[in-house]
Amino acid sequence: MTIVIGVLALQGAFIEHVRHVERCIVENKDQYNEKLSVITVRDKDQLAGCNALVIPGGESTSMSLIAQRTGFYSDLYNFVHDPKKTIWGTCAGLIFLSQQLSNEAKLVKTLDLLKVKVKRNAFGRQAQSFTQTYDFSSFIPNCNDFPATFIRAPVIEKILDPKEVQVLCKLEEKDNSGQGLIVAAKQNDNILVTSFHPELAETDIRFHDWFIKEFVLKNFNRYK
Ligand SMILES: NC(=O)CC[C@H](N)C(=O)O
Repeated sequence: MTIVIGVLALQGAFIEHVRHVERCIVENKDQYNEKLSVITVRDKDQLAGCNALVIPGGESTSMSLIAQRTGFYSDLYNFVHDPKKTIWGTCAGLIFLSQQLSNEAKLVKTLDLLKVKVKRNAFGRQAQSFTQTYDFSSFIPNCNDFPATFIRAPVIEKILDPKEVQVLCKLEEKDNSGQGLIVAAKQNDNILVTSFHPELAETDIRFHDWFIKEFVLKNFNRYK
């Protein structure tokens, strides 16, 4: 049995995720007990074969519109709401998964899954994009120097259900209400979201490897 990780390929930075997962499969296969593969996903037949789905960065407005116009939205909706499936949204993917948006909300019909309120473009325009090294060792063992790239990134402004959603990373920068900016979180044990782009850390596959071990493989074995 092969566990299939799909990367939603309607729009955006999907190929970088595919390459990172491919590298994990080649370089770390001895550490995974199950066989893994990765595919791009554009329609419901491809989605039906997946155990996990990565929703990449890009433009959440376009992603949502394409999903609706192609009739794929309801298949995506059902997939992400199935607790047997593992989900990871990066940047636009985080926006597309969220229940509430505090700005430009009318432009995106979200998948209404993640129990948070999100602010789009929270760091400003494209020109304010940046890469910075962060210490993620509180949730990824020994990962204290990960290069995280933020491109017109959203932040989580509010956790709507603290029983289900756990903050993984809060920046020191504060928002208007004096709270640290939340840029990574998980909901239950099968949904991960990040404001930033671990797939753009060129040769660094630690984040993807952790996603596979902590989320994809554990969730698969939970329902086996
Ligand atoms: N890099 C990204 O995914 C940017 C997200 C984009 N600002 C949006 O609102 O969808």
